[in-house]
Amino acid sequence: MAKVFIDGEAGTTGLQIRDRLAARSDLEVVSIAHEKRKDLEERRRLLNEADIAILCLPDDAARESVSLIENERTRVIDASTAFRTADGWTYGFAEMAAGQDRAIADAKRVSNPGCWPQGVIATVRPLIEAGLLPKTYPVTVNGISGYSGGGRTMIEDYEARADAAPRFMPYGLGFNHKHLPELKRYAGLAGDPLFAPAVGAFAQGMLVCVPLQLGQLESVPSAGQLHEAIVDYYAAINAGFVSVAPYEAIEKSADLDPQKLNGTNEMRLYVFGNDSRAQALLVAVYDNLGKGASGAAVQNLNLMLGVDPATSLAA
Ligand SMILES: NC(=O)C1=CN([C@@H]2O[C@H](COP(=O)(O)OP(=O)(O)OC[C@H]3O[C@@H](n4cnc5c(N)ncnc54)[C@H](OP(=O)(O)O)[C@@H]3O)[C@@H](O)[C@H]2O)C=CC1
Ligand SMILES: CC(=O)N[C@@H](CCC(=O)OP(=O)(O)O)C(=O)O
Repeated sequence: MAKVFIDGEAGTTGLQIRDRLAARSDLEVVSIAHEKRKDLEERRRLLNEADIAILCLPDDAARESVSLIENERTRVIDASTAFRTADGWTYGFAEMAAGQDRAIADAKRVSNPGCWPQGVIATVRPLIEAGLLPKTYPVTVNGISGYSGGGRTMIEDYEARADAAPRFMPYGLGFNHKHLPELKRYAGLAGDPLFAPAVGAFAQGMLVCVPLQLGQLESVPSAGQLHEAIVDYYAAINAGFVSVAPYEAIEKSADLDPQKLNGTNEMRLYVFGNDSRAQALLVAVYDNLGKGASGAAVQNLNLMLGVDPATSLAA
């Protein structure tokens, strides 16, 4: 039976992975004693005992864990930013492209995607591949994430301030967010997007928006064409947990609740548009702790173990 060790199991992402694996009888979750969670030798021992280690740690600690693995057998899923564009690592967004699920299944080192990049990659990459958006298009990204996206420290901060916490708080205003390299690479963009995230006074869930000024393009697609290209993209590959809502011309936004898919591993994509203005908006809704982190990690674990993600992934 496969042994799985979650390094950082007491943190936000680690705890959620533990919960998702609690009912599984096809694998053994090996736990570290709480007081030893930062003990190097104990982590070394458990990392080398594991068939698959899931790292739910800050970047530096994740790098340290990888350096502690001294055998050829232990495979790794890393939830941090440390290896997302590193050589020898497979990007753990199974629905990103045809064959990505198989690449993850065969990989020794899998880097779980960042929560924000996934929504951008899921909407923009199909349009670039269809030739409807050039690689050079100056993509801007905005949206809102629940405060659990900031891990234990941000959760404690928001919960201590309760009603006094700001409802909507833009951040990353130096425009140098740690997600930019993976976002650019896997969305297929030539330049860095302008990424303006915000955090809200709710714990969990997110909504990622990419507004498009289609009138700037040499050949102006309709919003319906954008929608069709995204639908076709996911119809042609294993769409897994990504689905596309029917096209909504102008103004219908009732489903756009960042918390709507909480507790699931689903990602729902939307296209809105006004062709007379040559404007469109791409939106992705998902759980930052689900598809954005722990759900994706369990999906990748299942792929690596050869378990059908659709039948074994607890919500
Ligand atoms: N929260 C989210 O929505 C997402 C997070 N991620 C990424 O996942 C990783 C974990 O994030 P998250 O769960 O939110 O963070 P948390 O801060 O909630 O948890 C991190 C855990 O790691 C432990 N830890 C810190 N340093 C060490 C160390 N040197 N050795 C062993 N354990 C250590 C912490 O212990 P202690 O608290 O005692 O210091 C804590 O239990 C991060 O890299 C984050 O960027 C990825 C996608 C989404
Ligand atoms: C609200 C908030 O602070 N969110 C975090 C993203 C959390 C996340 O999932 O990013 P990683 O996958 O790279 O850890 C941030 O913007 O840095």
